[in-house]
Amino acid sequence: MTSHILGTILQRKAEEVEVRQRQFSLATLETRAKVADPVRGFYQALRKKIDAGDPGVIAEIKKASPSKGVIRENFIPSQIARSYERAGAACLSVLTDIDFFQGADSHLQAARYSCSLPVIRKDFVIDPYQIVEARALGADCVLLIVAALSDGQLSEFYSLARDYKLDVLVEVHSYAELERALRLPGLPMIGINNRNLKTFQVSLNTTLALMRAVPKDKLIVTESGILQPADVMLMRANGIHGFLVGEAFMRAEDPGEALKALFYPVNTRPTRAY
Ligand SMILES: O=P(O)(O)OC[C@@H](O)[C@@H](O)c1c[nH]c2ccccc12
Repeated sequence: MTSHILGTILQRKAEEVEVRQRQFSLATLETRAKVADPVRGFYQALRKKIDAGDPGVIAEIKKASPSKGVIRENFIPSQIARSYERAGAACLSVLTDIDFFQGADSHLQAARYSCSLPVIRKDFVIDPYQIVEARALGADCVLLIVAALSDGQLSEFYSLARDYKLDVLVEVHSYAELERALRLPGLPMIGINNRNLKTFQVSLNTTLALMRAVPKDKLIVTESGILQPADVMLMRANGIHGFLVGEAFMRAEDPGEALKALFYPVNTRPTRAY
């Protein structure tokens, strides 16, 4: 029996995918994937920002989460996407899980076609069908959560995504998971989630501990719990320049302004009064 939240989500996801497969056959999605808008280069967009000395920000579009409930009421994915693009985000992350995050495939499409940024489909991939579906929707990258997959699934899904020209963000939360991820051939980037998807506990030390075991040539994305400029500075001081941020932006009236305030804070030291 799986009593933790990840287990609950994965059980429900299996039912959801089964229903979807009855609605649209894999063959239908394969056809749609073939005529989908070409990928925009998710990894390349991050790399470019970072090589220019800027933070590589994956800005997330997320209405709700199982741990926080509804995070944002005024939720218009196209507006949020444009706001992030103007603020200098490298990429977008869009939740498509319906039952636990109040996401939707239409959010991904609205966001992607309102701007020119590459987009990761943020969902719980447990079946190859979802990878073809992601590309058919127009996604540029998919998330693979190591904690949710066997070694066999991980390598099968990874190579299927590559066949579809999708980039892959492989997400880990422990040394054991990291070791499994690093066995994937030619993996260019790795996501370290500071939130434990089994307990919801968040600690930035997860990134700082696990990064030591990541080969230098891999782009590390620190995920979750980045809330204030000090968090960004701590990461950058440790050589981490890839960020996945949701809540800190989603709670702000203007998500793009929140991005600028988090990543490009003006010197807030009080000026001396004469
Ligand atoms: O809202 P935050 O704390 O900034 O976190 C964003 C992102 O890391 C988080 O939404 C996330 C990371 N991995 C996931 C896997 C599934 C769903 C959601 C996630």
